Amino acid sequence: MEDTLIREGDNLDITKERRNATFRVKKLAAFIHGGEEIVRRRKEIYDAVEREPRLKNSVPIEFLAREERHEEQARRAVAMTDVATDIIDGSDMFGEGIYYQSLIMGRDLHSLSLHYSMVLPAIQNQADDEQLDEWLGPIISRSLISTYAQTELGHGTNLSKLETTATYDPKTQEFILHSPTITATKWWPGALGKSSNYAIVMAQLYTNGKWHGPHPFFVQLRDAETHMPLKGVTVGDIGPKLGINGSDNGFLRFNNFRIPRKTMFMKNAKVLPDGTYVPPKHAKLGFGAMVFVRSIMIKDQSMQLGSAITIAVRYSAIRRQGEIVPNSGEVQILDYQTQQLRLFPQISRTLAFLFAAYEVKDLYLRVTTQLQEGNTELLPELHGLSSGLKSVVSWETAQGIEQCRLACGGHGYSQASAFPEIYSYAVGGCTYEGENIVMLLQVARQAFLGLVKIVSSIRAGTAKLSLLTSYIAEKQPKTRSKFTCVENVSAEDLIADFEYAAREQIFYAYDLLKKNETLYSTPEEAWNKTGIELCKASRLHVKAFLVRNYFNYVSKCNDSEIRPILDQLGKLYALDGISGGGVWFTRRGYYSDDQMATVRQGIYSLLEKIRPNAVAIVDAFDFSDRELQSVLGRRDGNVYENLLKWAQQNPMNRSEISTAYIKHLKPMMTEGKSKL
Ligand SMILES: CCCCCCCC/C=C\CCC/C=C/C(=O)SCCNC(=O)CCNC(=O)[C@H](O)C(C)(C)COP(=O)(O)OP(=O)(O)OC[C@H]1O[C@@H](n2cnc3c(N)ncnc32)[C@H](O)[C@@H]1OP(=O)(O)O
Ligand SMILES: Cc1cc2nc3c(=O)[nH]c(=O)nc-3n(C[C@H](O)[C@H](O)[C@H](O)COP(=O)(O)OP(=O)(O)OC[C@H]3O[C@@H](n4cnc5c(N)ncnc54)[C@H](O)[C@@H]3O)c2cc1C
Repeated sequence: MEDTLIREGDNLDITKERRNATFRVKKLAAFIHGGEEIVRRRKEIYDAVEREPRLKNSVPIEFLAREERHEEQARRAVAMTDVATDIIDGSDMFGEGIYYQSLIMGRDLHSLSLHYSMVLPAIQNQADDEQLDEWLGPIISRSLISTYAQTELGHGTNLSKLETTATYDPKTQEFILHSPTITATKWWPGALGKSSNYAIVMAQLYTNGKWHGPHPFFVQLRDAETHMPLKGVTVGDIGPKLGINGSDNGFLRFNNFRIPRKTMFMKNAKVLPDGTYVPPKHAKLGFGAMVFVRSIMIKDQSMQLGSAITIAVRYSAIRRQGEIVPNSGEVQILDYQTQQLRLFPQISRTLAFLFAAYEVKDLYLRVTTQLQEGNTELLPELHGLSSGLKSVVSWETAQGIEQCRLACGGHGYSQASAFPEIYSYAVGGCTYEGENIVMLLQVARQAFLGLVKIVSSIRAGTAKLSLLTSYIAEKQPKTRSKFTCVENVSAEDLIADFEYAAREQIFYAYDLLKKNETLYSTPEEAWNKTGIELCKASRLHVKAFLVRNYFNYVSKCNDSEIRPILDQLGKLYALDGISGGGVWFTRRGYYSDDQMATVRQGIYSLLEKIRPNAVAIVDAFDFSDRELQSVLGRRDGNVYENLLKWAQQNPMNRSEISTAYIKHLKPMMTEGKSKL
């Protein structure tokens, strides 16, 4: 990161904002990203990407039609991976990998997305030694392209009802892959339509007449030379989507397609040559690739919200509209209190999500090490943390991006703002890797909380709780919240408030479930009738985690220049949650009406405090113009002249007269004239 982001020729308003900041951006950037060394590496990676001619992004992606976009993204993906080893440390998918990719690919998926984000980790963690030897080389050398084909037309969430079958034939030592119905067609896998010639296929395993549930297989789909689909395989692209249109998400059908026995991943479950099935140590080890993406996507989502808020804050600093005091000149829209309330909580959220991403990364790495030693103890905790964070973070990220867009008025609606690309990319995260509601129900069902199981054991005094769940066993305070005013409130008090709300809802949902179990004939029906309250419990639990984790992370900062900023943002995050959470905090009079009014006053005072530093804070996220790809969010703040330039490079403006005019409008007008 440069010493200063101020340069000659910059917009005067944005320069003034930077000059008036009370802290050095470099310091905050170092804290946010985990140290000066990481910020220095980011700069090194950025410079290397900028220097590399093959990584030049000359075509503005938003002007391209679908097929052109797919082709351009394939070009970039190949160039990106051609030079990757010279630029990044490939072992760090959570950090350098995400950053490097975002510099080149923007907000899109591409022909190699699934190859790296799901197939590579699945092979590393689920293939036996022999398979690893055979598959890892071609994956890394890119002599094959692969994807992860699990979801079907008829089933995405409910994996136990996938219809694709893999039936073992001991005579030939092969599996027969088959799609027995239309709804068995694989549907959605990224890069399946046209790019991949291999896929991890999830299919129901049958051996010696017995069913063993869904298992992963590594299957060749297309000829290595001609790239034509193999006999028995039907494959294609599913068509344009809300976003990620660089990716050829595809469909796939099998017609009694035979594959060798050793194409089934055999590190965990095994099928022996005679068809004997050897079960895995943990039934869900085969779902590891999903857990990996759920874990890495938290950082990706926080960076999407971070981009959106950087764009919105910078634009709000240069946009002047209306007067606060009559006849004293138009103000920067960032001066409106309402604008600040729309925007500043998104800054806090970005940080809360990013710090949570660091935590889930640590847990993922610990679990991976344990699994290598055959220990599955922490797997449920990781499943719960990654599922819960995935749901809350992707939902609030999507809502936050949309707020940022709306806060930029008309220009926010233009593709020049980048909001449509950011939103349509990020919101996919609410659905892929497990629909959000379903994932919240997983948190409630088992997950790292095992909420429902825990409640009964807590009441029995036998609960074995992890660090993440221990607060649930604490007694609810009889008094009200300790909150008196924003100046005096401590991190511990705010954490206690969120834990109160979560605990209250967890016990409430539990009691309701128990009551429903007496009203309905099966536990499953009772569970369904409690679904809304269970999801609320999971959400509050995750929010309590986010608040606790934010303050824990920030407690490592002793720098008097930036600590006050981090504290203000943390308090804003918590108070905005309390104010918006209303009923969860006022139950049993925990927060009184007066306290709630003081919370709102506290928010207003925080907005005022954050206002002078807002531009510098988003500068500390360290996004380059290359990453933001937004005319509104330019570092230099020179928005208007560049909006005009952007519109002028629009291919529709290449000629003065459009074909639409020639083919349709002109004949209509000519006919109109003849009727006069
Ligand atoms: C390089 C940088 C890139 C950065 C960008 C990153 C993002 C971009 C990357 C990729 C793009 C996106 C690609 C998208 C891919 C996909 O979407 S792949 C398809 C994903 N599909 C799903 O997620 C399906 C969701 N469904 C499920 O996970 C499961 O079916 C289920 C909902 C969990 C239910 O499963 P099931 O019915 O089998 O299980 P239950 O009976 O409910 O539970 C049984 C017990 O098992 C526990 N469980 C479930 N899952 C797991 C798990 N994964 N790990 C550990 N334990 C698990 C569950 O809690 C139950 O436990 P209990 O019995 O003790 O209660
Ligand atoms: C951008 C994108 C990329 C994708 N990439 C891939 C990929 O690479 N590979 C792949 O295999 N798949 C991929 N998918 C598919 C994705 O994983 C599924 O769409 C997702 O898991 C949701 O499943 P579904 O579509 O069957 O939704 P459904 O399960 O049909 O959900 C529809 C609604 O039903 C509700 N619902 C479903 N079950 C329950 C329940 N038990 N309790 C309460 N409510 C329930 C959901 O909450 C939701 O509101 C991708 C999807 C998208 C959008």
